[in-house]
Amino acid sequence: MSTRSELNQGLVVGSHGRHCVVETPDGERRICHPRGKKSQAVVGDHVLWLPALPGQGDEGTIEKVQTRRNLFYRQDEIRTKSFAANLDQVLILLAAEPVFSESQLVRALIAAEAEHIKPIIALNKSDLVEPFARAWERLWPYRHMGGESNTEHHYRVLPMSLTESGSVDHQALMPILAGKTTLVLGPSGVGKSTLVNLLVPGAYAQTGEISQALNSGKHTTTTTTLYWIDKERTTALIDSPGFQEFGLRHLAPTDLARCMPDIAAHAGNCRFYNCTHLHEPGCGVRERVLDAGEDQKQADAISANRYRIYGELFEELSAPPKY
Ligand SMILES: Nc1nc2c(ncn2[C@@H]2O[C@H](COP(=O)(O)OP(=O)(O)OP(=O)(O)O)[C@@H](O)[C@H]2O)c(=O)[nH]1
Ligand SMILES: [Zn+2]
Repeated sequence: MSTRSELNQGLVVGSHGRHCVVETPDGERRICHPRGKKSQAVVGDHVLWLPALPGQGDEGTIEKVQTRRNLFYRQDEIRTKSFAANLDQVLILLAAEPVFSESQLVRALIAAEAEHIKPIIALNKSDLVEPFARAWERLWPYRHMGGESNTEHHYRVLPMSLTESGSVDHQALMPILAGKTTLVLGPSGVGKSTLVNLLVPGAYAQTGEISQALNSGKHTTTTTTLYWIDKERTTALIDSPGFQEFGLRHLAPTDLARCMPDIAAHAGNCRFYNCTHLHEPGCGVRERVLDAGEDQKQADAISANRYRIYGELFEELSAPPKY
């Protein structure tokens, strides 16, 4: 038994509003509260925590959040929402239906790039043949970005049909996920729960008890949870709600180009070192932007849609805050 004065190591595996679920190195999970603003932890954080004083229940306190390798978050006009910390990769799950927003996809990719977290894209519901074909086409620039050969591609884009060919998808995903911590992101209805259940059978039942304890009597808070895929606890999947309203307020407009690999590839060819790629003469980026009417299937060029979204984001991040 540890005494009150002993700081324990732990990994945050659940976040329910301000409460956290902390897992000890031997796999035991317990609810902890942050001691103050500074010890506000997110899923994936390594923390030092203290157990409750004898007779004061079994909820602990988080005393210190260890230095993070990265923090994946979004920020809008009003608030910052941290998804998770210390990630190896983000799996962005999209589907043939509902039709995805390319702007939301770009935002999620930029947020990941900004924190040096590797993004992977998966397009689900390949059994819905026609809408899938359309969505797969829309992803052409993402499937080919960085070069013509498979080994040069900047992003990995995986087709799946989680309800129809789950075991095939499972096999395709495991080597990509093994030994890593992956955050799964996706808009509602794409099959995120189906994916989590496929990789972590009984995932939702497993956490039911602790979530119920946290949410009983209170309004239900949105939760983020880390699941171990393997018994050895080396491969983790983090399920987090919220893909909408993906604000990038924490970035400067001039950060955008380096977080968009197809634009970054040409930014070195601009006449001005501080070129915004919006209107300057001698801009190496604008030279490579495809017209909307042109064939968009050119791996070393910049698609009309991506450049339009770049411009919209640049404007959004340049506007003074409204609040
Ligand atoms: N046709 C088809 N439907 C699928 C596939 N994968 C999931 N679905 C269906 O899509 C719907 C949404 O799946 P969920 O796994 O609940 O999706 P989710 O992303 O967790 O959705 P939310 O709970 O709204 O966040 C369900 O009706 C699934 O059966 C697929 O590969 N093909
Ligand atoms: Zn330029």
